[in-house]
Amino acid sequence: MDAYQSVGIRRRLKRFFRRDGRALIFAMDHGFEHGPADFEPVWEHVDPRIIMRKVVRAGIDGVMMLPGVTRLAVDELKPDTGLMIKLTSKTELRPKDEQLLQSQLGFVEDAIKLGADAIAATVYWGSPQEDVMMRQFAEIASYAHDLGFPIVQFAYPRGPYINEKYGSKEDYRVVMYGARAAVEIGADMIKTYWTGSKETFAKVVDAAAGVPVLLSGGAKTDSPVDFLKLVWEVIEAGGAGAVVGRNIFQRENPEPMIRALLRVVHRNEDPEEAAKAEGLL
Ligand SMILES: O=C(COP(=O)(O)O)[C@@H](O)[C@H](O)[C@H](O)COP(=O)(O)O
Repeated sequence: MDAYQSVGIRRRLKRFFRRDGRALIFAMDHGFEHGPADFEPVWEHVDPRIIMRKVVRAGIDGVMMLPGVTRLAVDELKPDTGLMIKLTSKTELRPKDEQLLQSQLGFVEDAIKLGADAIAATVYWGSPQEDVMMRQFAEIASYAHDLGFPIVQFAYPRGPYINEKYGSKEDYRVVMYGARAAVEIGADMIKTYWTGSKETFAKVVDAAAGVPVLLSGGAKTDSPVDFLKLVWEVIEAGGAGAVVGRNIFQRENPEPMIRALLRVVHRNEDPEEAAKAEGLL
């Protein structure tokens, strides 16, 4: 028989993933991690209630926030919207060389009190502070797992030696290494960078050995179709979906974009067809 905790982890993961094993998750930790200026393109979205209402209305599978913003926006969620609460971050106000550390900003108990379905934490693999983040992740994961909560790792390779050895943190060998490290430390879901091609992203998915790998959206693309094409490639590569912030909240009208993304993620629709169907082309 399964331990109770395993049942809880499985059940809570289903709040994000549909039967096809894929998910589209809205990310909104930018006010802390990048600063509120990220909302300037559509300033009303700085209010988490306003953007969350739109995102949920468009049919998003799950959302990711930090604890304080969750408190403000949680009433906008539907009962079946997956809620991921992230417990680590850093500001861009820190001295540059200390930005290679994500600090713990909340506790598993707080996330549970807020109604989380999953707990998330970042590890910058390759950072001089990797050791601190590994321990932090292990402690959060161990406690979350004990209580039946899945743990999501934002597995981001980042550090001076990576640049020296591979030239870029998006080199697939580095991203693949980070994803594998996330699996080996016990992550139940992984969010990571695009590697530049379907073929290389497929290797990242392989290295994760069945643990779902989701794209970390990245900066807003010039046209919606460009981003839909990127997510389409992630799905073709065996990725389990995407966690998207700026390509949603920096658009004047995020709802058609979300519906088009859902078509690509869950129906494998051609990106241009999906864009046309939602009036984006
Ligand atoms: O992980 C984050 C930041 O990563 P970064 O340091 O910008 O590479 C988060 O703030 C976001 O949740 C993540 O980037 C997803 O949002 P978008 O990239 O799609 O805006």
